[in-house]
Amino acid sequence: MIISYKICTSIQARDSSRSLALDVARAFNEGSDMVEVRFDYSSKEAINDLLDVVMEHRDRMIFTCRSRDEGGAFNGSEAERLMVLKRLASFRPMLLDVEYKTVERDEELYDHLRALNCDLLISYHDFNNTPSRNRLAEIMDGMLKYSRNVKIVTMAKSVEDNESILSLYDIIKDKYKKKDGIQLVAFCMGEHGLASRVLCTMLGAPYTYAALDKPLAPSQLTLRQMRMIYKVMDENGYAKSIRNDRYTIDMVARLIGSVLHDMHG
Ligand SMILES: O=C1C[C@@](O)(C(=O)O)C[C@@H](O)[C@@H]1O
Repeated sequence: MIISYKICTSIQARDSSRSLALDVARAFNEGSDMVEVRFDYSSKEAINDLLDVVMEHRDRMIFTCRSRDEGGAFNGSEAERLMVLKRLASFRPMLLDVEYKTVERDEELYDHLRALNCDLLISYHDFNNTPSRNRLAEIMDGMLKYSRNVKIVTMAKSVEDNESILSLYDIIKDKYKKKDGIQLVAFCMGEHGLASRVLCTMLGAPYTYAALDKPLAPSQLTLRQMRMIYKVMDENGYAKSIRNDRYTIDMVARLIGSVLHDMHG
C-alpha cells in the first residue's frame, strides 16, 4: 500500500456498555486505527461503566462529549458537560477532543485539563458553511495557542469549499516548522465535501473520520467504504497525482461515487 492513511471510527457511547464494547471491537477488527468515543450520547450516570469497557484501548482512542451547538447530543447542562469532560480527561485517552469555543471561554477548564496531563485535540465545527481561506487560517492560528492537535470540520456548500479547507495543510507547511509537530485534521462535511474527507490524509492529516454504520455527521462515510476507496485509489496509482486543486478534487469525487455505487450495486 503506497497511500498512507489512518481512520478514526466515531462511535456513539449509548448507555449500554456491552454494545459499546462490541462496537469498539468491531471497529478495530474491521481495520480502524483509532476510535472516537462520543460520550455526548450517553447519560452522565452511565459514564463510569462505559469508561470501564473502553479503558484497555484508551491509547488508541479520542474521547469527547460534544456540545449541542457543535452537533453534539449531550442531554445535560453545560456545567454537567464540563464535569464529564474533566472525568474523561482523568482517564488520559490518546486525545480528549474539546471545542475551541469551550476552552476560549473557560480558561479554568483548560488549566484543569492541562494539569491532568491529558493531550487535547482542540476542535472547531461549523455545520452551516465553510469560512473563507483567510478566516480558516485565523481560526486555526487561534486554536494552535491551546494545542498542537487541532481539527477543523466545516460544511461544504460547494466543491470550492474543499479547496479552502485543504489549503490549511499548505499553510501549516509554509508557516510552521516540522519540529512544531502540528497535527491538523481538516475536511468538509456534506455531499460536496466528500473528496476532502478522503484527500485530507494524503495532504497531511494524521487520520480521517468514518462511521461504523450510521453517519454521526453529514455525509460521513463508513469505515468499510473509506477503506475500499483508499484501496481503489492505491490500485490505480492515485498517490502520485494528489494536489489540492479542482482537477484532483473532481477526480476523487468521481472515484468515490463509483466505489460507493459498486459497493451498493
Ligand atoms: O469532528 C468530527 C468529525 C465528524 O463531524 C465527521 O464529520 O466525520 C464526526 C465527529 O464525530 C467528529 O468529532
